[in-house]
Amino acid sequence: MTKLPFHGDQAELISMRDVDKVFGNGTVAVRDMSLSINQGEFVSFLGPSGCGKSTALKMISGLLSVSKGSITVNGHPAGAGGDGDDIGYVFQEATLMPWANVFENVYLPLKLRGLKKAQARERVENVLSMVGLMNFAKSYPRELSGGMRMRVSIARAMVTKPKLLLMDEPFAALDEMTRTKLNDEVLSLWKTHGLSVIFVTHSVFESVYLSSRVVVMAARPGRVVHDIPLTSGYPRNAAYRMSPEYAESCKTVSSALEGTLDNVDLNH
Ligand SMILES: Nc1ncnc2c1ncn2[C@@H]1O[C@H](COP(=O)(O)OP(=O)(O)OP(=O)(O)O)[C@@H](O)[C@H]1O
Repeated sequence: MTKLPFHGDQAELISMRDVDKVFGNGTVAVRDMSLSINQGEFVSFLGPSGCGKSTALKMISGLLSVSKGSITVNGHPAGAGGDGDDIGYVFQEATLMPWANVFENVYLPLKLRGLKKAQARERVENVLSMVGLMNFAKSYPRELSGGMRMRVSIARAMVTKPKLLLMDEPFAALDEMTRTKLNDEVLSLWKTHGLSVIFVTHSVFESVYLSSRVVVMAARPGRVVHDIPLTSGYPRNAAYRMSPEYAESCKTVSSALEGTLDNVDLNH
């Protein structure tokens, strides 16, 4: 298997220092989170429900403020970097506008930045072909499968040419085969566009397949309990899924995750 660099020698992209997030109702969603992520890394946030994965992602994007500590992205305080084009966000639901066709949905971020349709056309068409949907530009979300809708959502996140892609359980609602295929497509985007990715997931298998590093979190309060580098090279493919090193990494990450399940409140 070819070893691609893990970009570990590259510059720091995200720095979280002693971050807490306490919501108005007193819930400590994240406590004392410190993390440094370099450009080009593919990092998964893995952990049980309620451990603060989404909250951490939202704070990194600037959608939520921190209660304590600091986060910088590319040297700027989170949410204050440039005009926001540097970050693409993909949610668990595709969150498409049902009344607009695929082209219009993907065009939206550029429209919000004041680009006329004619100016944006080439960029929209490029990202649509990148996710294999060039022939569906005029289709409406209701006419697409779940996997295709998620591809539209990824295209919409990529249309601003972000450097950092934040993905919050994007494939949790999809069937296994579609998920596997989209995993490969995300890896291909990551590699081709030199992205950095933070990928939130509940799945050990998905995190080990995709990531160069798995950050394991525990709940109540949400916190980082393990930071596991995965040294298997890329490309990752069906052969990797069958390999002893994949099985070994799944075992390591699984036992790290199991440790977080002690004292879990099952009513959560
Ligand atoms: N707006 C909010 N107000 C109050 N509490 C919140 C809010 N958002 C999240 N929480 C709480 O903060 C904690 C962390 O939530 P978060 O959604 O970040 O967890 P998660 O690990 O992403 O969970 P899941 O895997 O279920 O999506 C949970 O206890 C949740 O109920």
